Parts: sequence; C-alpha cells; structure tokens
Amino acid sequence: MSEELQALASALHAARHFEQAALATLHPLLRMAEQALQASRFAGKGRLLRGMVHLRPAESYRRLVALEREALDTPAPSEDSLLLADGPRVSLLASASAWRAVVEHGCAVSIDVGQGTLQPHEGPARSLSAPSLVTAFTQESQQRLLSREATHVCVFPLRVPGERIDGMIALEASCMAALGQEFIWREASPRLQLIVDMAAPYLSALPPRPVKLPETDEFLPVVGSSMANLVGVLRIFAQQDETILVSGPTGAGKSRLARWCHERSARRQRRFESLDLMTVPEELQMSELFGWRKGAFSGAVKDNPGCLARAEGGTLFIDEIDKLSLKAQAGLLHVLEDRTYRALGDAGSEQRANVRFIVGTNADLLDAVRRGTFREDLYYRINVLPVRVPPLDERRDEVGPWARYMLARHHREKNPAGVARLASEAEQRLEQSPWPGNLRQLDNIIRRAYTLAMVELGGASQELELREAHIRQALAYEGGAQSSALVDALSLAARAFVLEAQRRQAPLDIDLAESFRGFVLAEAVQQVGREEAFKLVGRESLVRSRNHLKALRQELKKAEALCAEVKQPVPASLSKAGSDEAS
Ligand SMILES: Nc1ncnc2c1ncn2[C@@H]1O[C@H](COP(=O)(O)OP(=O)(O)OP(=O)(O)O)[C@@H](O)[C@H]1O
Repeated sequence: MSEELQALASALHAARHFEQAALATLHPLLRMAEQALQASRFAGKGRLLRGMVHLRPAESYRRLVALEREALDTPAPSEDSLLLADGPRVSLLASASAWRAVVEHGCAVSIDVGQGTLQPHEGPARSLSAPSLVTAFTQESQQRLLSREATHVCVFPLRVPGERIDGMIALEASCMAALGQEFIWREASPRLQLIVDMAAPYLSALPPRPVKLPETDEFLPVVGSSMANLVGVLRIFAQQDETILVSGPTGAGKSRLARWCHERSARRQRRFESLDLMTVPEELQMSELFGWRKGAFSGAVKDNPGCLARAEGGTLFIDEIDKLSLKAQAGLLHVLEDRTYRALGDAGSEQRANVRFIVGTNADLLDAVRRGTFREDLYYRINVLPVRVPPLDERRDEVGPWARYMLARHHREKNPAGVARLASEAEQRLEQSPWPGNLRQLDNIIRRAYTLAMVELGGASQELELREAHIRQALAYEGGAQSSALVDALSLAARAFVLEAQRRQAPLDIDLAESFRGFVLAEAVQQVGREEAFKLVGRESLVRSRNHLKALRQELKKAEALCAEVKQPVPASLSKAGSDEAS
C-alpha cells in the first residue's frame, strides 16, 4: 500500500465524525488528481478547483461538504477548511444529472461541461456527443458549473459494501484547453475510486459533528438536535434555485419548511404560492397550474392566471406531487426543462417561468415510478435536492418545545397580553405519547386541551395553565371508541351545558338528551350510512319498518333546535346527515 493510502487508512480509522472523514478523503483525492493533471498533456493549462462529498442515502440528502483546492496550501487544513453551510461563497452545489448518471451506471462518470456531455467510465468509450448522454446533462447544470469555472467534473459513486450507492464525490477542474477532449479523469479514475471506496463505509456510517442548534425564527420556531443537520442542508438548498423535494409523513411540517426555504432565499420579496394537489381534482390540475384564457372552456368567462403566473419571481410549493395526473406531469416536466409554459386556450407565444419549485410528498415516488403512475424523467427532474423530514417520533426532543410554542401561539390569538403555561407533568405526558399524526396531531391535542382548560376556568382568561389532566383527557379523545374518552366527553358537554345555562341567566329550555341523540345519529350516518347508523344505536326495528328516515329527520331537528337555542351554526355533520346524498 502506498504511503498516501496508508495515511488515509489511519486518518479514516481515527475519524470520529463525518466531517473528519470527509476532510481525510478530499485531501488526497485533490492531491492525486492534481498530480495526474501535472503528468498529463494539459499540465500548466488547467487546475483543480474543489472536491465535494454528497451523502444522500435512500434518496435523501444528509450532508454536503466541499473542500476548495486552495485549502491544501495551508500548512494543516482542518475541518474548518470545509465548506459546510451557506456563506458568502457558496461552493456547495448539487447535481441531479450527475447523480442520475452515477446511479444508473454504478461507476465513475466524467462530465465535459462545455460540451454538456456525460461519460460513464466503465464500458467502451463513447463519442462525447452520443445522444443519450447529451440529453442526460441539463443546460441548467451546465450553466451553473460554468459559472463556477468548472469545465471538467468527475463524479465517483460512494459505494458501500453490498453495492448500495449512498452518495457521490465530485471533483471539479478548470481546463479550457481540454474542452471537447478526453481529460485526465478516465485514466486517473481507478486510483481515485480506490480512495473513494476506502472512505465510503466511514462517510456513510460516521455521525455528523455535533452542531450548535440553529437559530429559530417565526417560520421555524423549534429545531431539535435530529433536525439540526437537515436544517443545515436546507439552508444551503434555500439559496440555490434548483428544485427541492421535501418528503416525509403527513403533518411533519413539510409545507412550513418549504415556506422557510422561500424566506431564506433571494426570492423572499416575491410571492410564495402553494398548490395542494390533494384538493384539486385531476381534470383541473392543468388549469390550476398554468391558468387559462377567456373562452378556453365553457365557463372560462375571463382570463385567469394559474399558480405559475402568481408565483412569478417567487416560489411555487406543489404539495402531494404524487397526485399529479400523467397529463399534468408532462406539462410540469416541460416547464422544468424549458422554463416556458402556455395558459390553457392561449394561442400566443409561450410565457417564461421564473419560478423556484419546491415539491412535497408523503408517498414513495420511486415506487410510483415502478408502478408507472409517476414519470421517471419527472422524478429525476424534481429529485435534485431531496430531503426527508423525519416523523415527530424520531424528534422526541422537539415535542416539549413545540407544545409550549403552540400553546403560547394559541393563547395569544385569544388573549394578546395573556400568559399560558404548560405544567411539567403535562409536558412529560406529551413526550411519552406516540405521535403518528406528527406536528398536526400535537397541535390538535394542544388546542383540545386548551379548550378543556378554558371550560374549566369558565371562559377566556388572561392566565392559564395546561395541566396533565387536560392533556390526558385531550389524548383520550384520540382513542375514539375508548370508554374513558366517552365519559370525559360527556362530562365536558355537561359542563358546557351548565355554563351556558348560567351565562343566559334564564333557563335553557331544551332536552339535552334528545338533542344529543340527533348528534350521535348524525355522526353515525357520516361514518356508516343511514341504515347501519340505526343498527349501531340499537334501533334496527325502525329500519325494518322503513320508518328510520322519518325518525332521523325528527332527531336531527332536535339537535338543530339546540344549535338555534345557543345561537350557533348547525354543524356540517348534521346538515350532511339530513341531505339526500347521505345513504
Ligand atoms: N413552523 C410552524 N409553526 C407553527 N405550526 C407548525 C409549524 N410547522 C408545522 N406546524 C403545525 O403542524 C401542522 C402541519 O404542518 P405542515 O402543513 O407544514 O405539515 P405537512 O408535512 O406539509 O403536512 P401534509 O403532508 O399533510 O401537507 C400545521 O398545520 C401546524 O399545526
């Protein structure tokens, strides 16, 4: 083993953090590539620029660090020489094209930036202008690399034993004299790949250097230790213009993170537009995205800008991207590739789209590609900067701070000058509870517990404390059918009934039990339909005698009478249960 490799082996062995291993790897890689350049016919005509480690296991960026060539001139480059996050000189750049090529070919790939071509190193050398390779490298990637003087890039897969590719290492060089010609990469790559292969298990497995928790703000009010690294990566991504793909379970905070990225980008003065595809029927997706011209379809009585036009100059967040129809997928792909689009019914020229895209999903997009419901080319087009937001259960240290933040925010809405406290036992209870619904569920629990505390206090109050009992009751309702939840809910309803009677200073002349039956039936109709609802409440005989519809109308009337008496709107569940659509 050469001296260099021996030194690398012991540095990797001694490394305790990912950053130490990254530095130990990039250092000899850049040195060796430089020696190869000096020994080539391009000696004196080009230079090495930087090396970069992209760690993105399971299609989600974990870390991205770079080392500039100049750092090698300092006597002992330390971890501080690594570029880790956003700064005045952001030299960290992701490349979807390079990633796709490395994954597809499973070997090193060299890029001639001027020509816009990609070449896998294994297999026969192909003509640099072979069409499949030309199209694999996008014009945007080309421009971005050229803007940082890179003319030749070599990308090595970070292969861990078992052939999994957990990331890549990119080396960038500047050599105008070699444009369109075979550069040093193919010849040097076996030696360089050896270094990468030695380092791969360490880079994949070592934990990150402990980071100071990032400062929080109104869009990201809580960041725990497991989110800190993700936020570091997102901080870099926010400043770039490429598409971010945020995946993660529902309610984990993807939309808010998208908004946070917008606020940290150069586009923050322009609009942040959001389109949730869950709420848009497939046939309207194209018009929602691209807008329409008057007369484009019956009912299009005037021009209407779509989300793209509204987000012009700013950011468009498309949530639940997996719900996009195949037709709209083709439309979106065109915008992403050409940055142009046409509104429905527009016969004129295409409009340019200056929009930064962030897309969200809680689905497995690769699986959707395999099933043929999501285009592979679109998948690679949006999978440029992928990040995965972990579920709240993997961010236990955030539960308490989020709960306190949500409580304070909720109380402020009602009492701008008030103070709300979360008792420490209440916080412990929250920390011990599972959160399958993530932040959304936590927010709901806090709201519910807050209402319970308010009812107990007899109405709005400047000062309020959420105690463990409030949280316990609020959590109990989540169980739905739990009998303790039923008893708690009935006690709460009873308390509310008494409070209302006291507030009116006049009798509340209503039979609560009768009204309650209406509410129960309405809920049951919603859940299981009319006939089953009567069976559920033990009144199957009414169904058999075909009198159940009449009985339902009467029960619903009594529930509506209660709403009228306390001057509240009739809840949707009541009106729906009585409408013709309910079966
Ligand atoms: N920064 C934040 N400030 C306040 N509340 C937040 C924040 N982030 C998340 N939440 C709470 O969590 C809920 C879910 O957040 P968000 O809508 O961002 O999640 P999501 O992952 O996009 O969910 P879905 O996949 O269902 O769209 C919000 O409605 C809010 O109650």
